[in-house]
Amino acid sequence: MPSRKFAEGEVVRGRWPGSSLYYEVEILSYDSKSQLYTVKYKDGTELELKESDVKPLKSFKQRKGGSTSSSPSRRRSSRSRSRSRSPGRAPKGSRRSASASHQADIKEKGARREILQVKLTPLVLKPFGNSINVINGEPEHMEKNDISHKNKQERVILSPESSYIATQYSLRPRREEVKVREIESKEQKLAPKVPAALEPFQVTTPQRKELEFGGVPGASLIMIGLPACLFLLLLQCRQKDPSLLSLPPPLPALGELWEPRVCGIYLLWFFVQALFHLLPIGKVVEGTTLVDGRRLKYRLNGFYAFVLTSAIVGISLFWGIELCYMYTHFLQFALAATVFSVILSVYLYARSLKAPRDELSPASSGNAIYDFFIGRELNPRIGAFDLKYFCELRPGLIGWVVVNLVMLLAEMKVQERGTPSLAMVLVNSFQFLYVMDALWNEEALLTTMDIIHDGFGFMLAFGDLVWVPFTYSLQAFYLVTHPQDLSWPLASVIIALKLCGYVIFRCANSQKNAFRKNPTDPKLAHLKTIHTSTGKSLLVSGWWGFVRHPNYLGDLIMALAWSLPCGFNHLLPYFYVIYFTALLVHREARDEHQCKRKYGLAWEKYCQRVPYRILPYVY
Ligand SMILES: NC(=O)C1=CN([C@@H]2O[C@H](COP(=O)(O)OP(=O)(O)OC[C@H]3O[C@@H](n4cnc5c(N)ncnc54)[C@H](OP(=O)(O)O)[C@@H]3O)[C@@H](O)[C@H]2O)C=CC1
Ligand SMILES: CC(C)CCC[C@@H](C)[C@H]1CC=C2C3=C(CC[C@@]21C)[C@@]1(C)CC[C@H](O)C(C)(C)[C@@H]1CC3
Repeated sequence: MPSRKFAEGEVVRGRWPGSSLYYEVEILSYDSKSQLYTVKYKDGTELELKESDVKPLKSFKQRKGGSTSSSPSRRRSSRSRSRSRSPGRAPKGSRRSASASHQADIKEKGARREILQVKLTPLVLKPFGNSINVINGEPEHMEKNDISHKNKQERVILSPESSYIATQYSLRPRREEVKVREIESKEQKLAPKVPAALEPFQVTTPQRKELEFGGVPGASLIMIGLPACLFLLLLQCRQKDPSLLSLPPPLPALGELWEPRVCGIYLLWFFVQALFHLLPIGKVVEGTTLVDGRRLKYRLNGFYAFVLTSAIVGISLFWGIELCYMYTHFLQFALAATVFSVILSVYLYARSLKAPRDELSPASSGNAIYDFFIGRELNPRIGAFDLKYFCELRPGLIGWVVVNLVMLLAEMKVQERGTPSLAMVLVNSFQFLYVMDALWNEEALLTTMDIIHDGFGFMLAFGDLVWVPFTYSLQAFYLVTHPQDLSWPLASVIIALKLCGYVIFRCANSQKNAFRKNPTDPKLAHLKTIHTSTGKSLLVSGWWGFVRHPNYLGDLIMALAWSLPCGFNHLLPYFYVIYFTALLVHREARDEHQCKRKYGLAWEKYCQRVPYRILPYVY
């Protein structure tokens, strides 16, 4: 039998069950049979912990600026309520124990949440509900302590989503905002006071989580449908008559599609981009606050990676390397990238099974298929290398520009032209501008839904590594074999449309980012806002007073401008506009749903003031 590591009376750090937070505890006793330590937290809470959940004090570095309090309930005053994890002070004499972390490891069938069987007799956890309601200041139903629950085991589920949102948004109000808050508080209904003993718990009653993307059937369909759709589009695009009504040619045999050399080039591309990302150049910034209070660091060097990639492409051209090889083997490249994204998704899912609960995505569900699709782990990292962040901007987005360039060269070769067509130049320049904008404003990615909400699974792995470079470049691919004679007047109208879309997209995104960075920025002083009880405000004038998603409107206008140079003979080059409209309408609904939960009444007020979502008077 292994010997015990800690002695009675020793002061150590004990993990709070179901979380990755450690608090100062005193060892009370050790049960050699169950190999559990009974420990006492500073606020009097007694729990039973496994040895692996107990660490010597010296193994902890004090976090810079973090709480030094060793009791979760004491931290309450200095940190947001939602971050505390201890049950708080119990009435004197009421002994509490818990089958703590070994119970927390039990995985409920089909449920991703770790279930914590807590024998916390005086606590009534059920009515507490979702913490978001509490921070919203909305009226909420709350029962009082139910004495009849005494001595019964309460089965509680720590909802990662509730704690995630609460942590993200329970910011302390700025001084300037306090005034506004006082005025607004008259309008807001007061939330009933939560009994002190319940306050630190962020728990919800077991509830069925609504799944996005049509749940398991929807996710399964998307996972089969997207690769099928990709190959259909690419095959159709090479047809002389790419009409959607005509049948696509049969898919070449697998032996023809699977090209080891192409796979090698693809892997080389991916790892060279990874290497560029690892270079110690570029600013390091912190992402949004995570459930456990941490803020991950990200190196912003996408633009440098692009410059280095351009240098490599330039040298390759100079040496006469045949870049058109990619055009002639486009399907093979698409297959290599697809296989790679599937392998990556399997790896991501497998590693997520070992990830601590706090590191799971609030979008994940506990269902293996759904989680494989949406991603189980929020920020999978190998050391400091953030896989999701890297894939979102680098191999796919920079790859898209390279694919477009290859198509431009292929057009000149196939159509025996000395210069590329005007249509091809427009498509290339428009999309180049879009990618440059993304890399230049790289930091803005850190607040997107993909980074803070969705996990890293098949959806983003395939989306980033395959969907973006191989379908977003469809217009350029189409133009190689379907030449368009674009007149200058029409080209001018298209350029004006693109610029108009870009101005809306960039100004809307920049306005929101600037406001989120510094709500008291004097440059934004003219804008009207609605205060929300999370401490954050919502813009209700300027771009965000025009429609609720002006950035999506700008993006959609740009999408149309990317397709127009391809003429009006076929629908195929308009695939991007159609797909993107569907994606953004769905994305808008997802975001709306999350905002309603975050901001409650304030969001409803915003919707009243700004009734249209994307397109004024239409949608
Ligand atoms: N090309 C492509 O394939 C894709 C492009 N995109 C583009 O990416 C960009 C980012 O999109 P996305 O991450 O979906 O979302 P947004 O940039 O639109 O961000 C939505 C968030 O903004 C905040 N917000 C909403 N309304 C207001 C307001 N009135 N005042 C202040 N803050 C507000 C809320 O977050 P909070 O309050 O928490 O700050 C909300 O959750 C967009 O420009 C989009 O077009 C997106 C998907 C695919
Ligand atoms: C089709 C699937 C079901 C979903 C796949 C979606 C992905 C292709 C997109 C999800 C969000 C994206 C973003 C961009 C590219 C497409 C994906 C990955 C983005 C990097 C494009 C450039 C923009 O400026 C941006 C704001 C940085 C975008 C962020 C979101």
